[in-house]
Amino acid sequence: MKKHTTSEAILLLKDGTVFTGKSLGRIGTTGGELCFNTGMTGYQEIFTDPSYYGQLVVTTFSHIGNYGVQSAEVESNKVQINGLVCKEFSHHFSRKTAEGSLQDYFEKAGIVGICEIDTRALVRHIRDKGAMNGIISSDIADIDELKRKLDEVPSMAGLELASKVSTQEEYDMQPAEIKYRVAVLDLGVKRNSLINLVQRGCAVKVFPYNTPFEEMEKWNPDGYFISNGPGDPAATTMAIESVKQILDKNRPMFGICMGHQMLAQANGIATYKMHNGHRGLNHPVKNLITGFSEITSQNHGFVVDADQIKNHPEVEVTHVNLNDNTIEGIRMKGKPAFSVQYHPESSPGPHDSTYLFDDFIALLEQNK
Ligand SMILES: NC(=O)CC[C@H](N)C(=O)O
Repeated sequence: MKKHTTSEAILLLKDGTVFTGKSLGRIGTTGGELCFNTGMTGYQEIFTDPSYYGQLVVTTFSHIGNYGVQSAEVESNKVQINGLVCKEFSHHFSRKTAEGSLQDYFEKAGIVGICEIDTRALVRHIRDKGAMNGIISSDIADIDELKRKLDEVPSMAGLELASKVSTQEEYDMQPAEIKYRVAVLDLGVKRNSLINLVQRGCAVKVFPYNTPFEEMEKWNPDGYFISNGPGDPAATTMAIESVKQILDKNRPMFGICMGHQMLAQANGIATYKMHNGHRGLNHPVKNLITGFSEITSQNHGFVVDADQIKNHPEVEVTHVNLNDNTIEGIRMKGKPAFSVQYHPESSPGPHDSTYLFDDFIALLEQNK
C-alpha cells in the first residue's frame, strides 16, 4: 500500500474565521468561493463539472475518496474545482471498477485540499453568513500572509468564466442514426448533457462560448442547446447575444442552468447572486404545468429574478423550487424555447427530470 504524507493545513475564510485540518491532494495554497454540496455520492462528477470552476467545494457527506476514481465518471476532461474541503478523506478505496485513488488523482491534477474539518460547523457558518471566498493552505502557516493572498481571490459576482472552460475548437458527437442536429453553445458543458442528446438521436456540434449565431447557423442545426457553466450570468454577454438571435429567428432552444439564465437575460430579466447557492442531489422542484414534483440535482449560485418575470408576459414560469420558491424553469409563450435551472442530465442522479430532454426532442420534431 502506498504511504501518504499529510501535513497540517489551514482554511481561512474571508470574514477571518480559521479552521485547521490536514492536507489532501497536492501540498500548496489555493483560493476560491466556498460552496457546499450535499450529495452523498458523485464526488468525481462534482470535481470535474466545469460549473465548479474556481470554487472551493465543501462536501457535507462525511466520507470522500472511499470509492476511488474511474474515467467513466467525469463531466469534463479535467478537475475543475480549485480545492476540496471535507471531513474524512479516504486514501484507500474499495470498488472493483475503480482505476485509482482520489489522492493520486488530485496530486496529478495539482489540486490542494483540506480534510478533518468540522464540515457541519463550516456549512452552518456559510449558510448563515452567506457564500464567501476562502483560502486553503498546506504550505503557508502565517495567517496575515494568507489574508493578503485571499484578498487577491476575485469575487464571483461579475466574473465571466465561460471563456476559461469552453472548448477552443468545435467538435462533434454522433449517434448511430442521426435524427436531429443540435448546436451546443459550450459555456462549460457537462459530458452527460451531450450523452443525453446523442442517446436521443441528436448529432451534436459543440461550439466555443463566443461563437456568433450566424456561424452556428451555417451548420444548419434543428435546434440549439445552451449549456451549464461557471461564473456570473450577467457577465456572460456574448452568449446572451446569441440567445437573443436564436429567439429572434424562432429556433428551438433548450437551456440548462447557465443556459437557463441566458434565456432569462436575453429577455431582459435579471439574475442575482443568492445568499447561498443550491448544490446537491436532493432539491425538490414542482413542475407547474403537470402539477408533479421531481427531486433534482442542482449546482447554481445565481438565480433568475422572480419579480422581474412578472413584467415579461411573454415568459412563463414552469418550475419552482419547493424549498425557497425560487425560479427553476421558464418557457417562452409563442416561441419554441425553454430552460431549467437544475440538472436533468445529472449523474449519478436523481433521474426524475430526464423527461426534459424528451420535451426538447418533441420541440425539435414539431419545428422540423
Ligand atoms: N451549473 C451552472 O450552470 C451554474 C450557472 C451559474 N454559474 C451559477 O452559479 O448560477
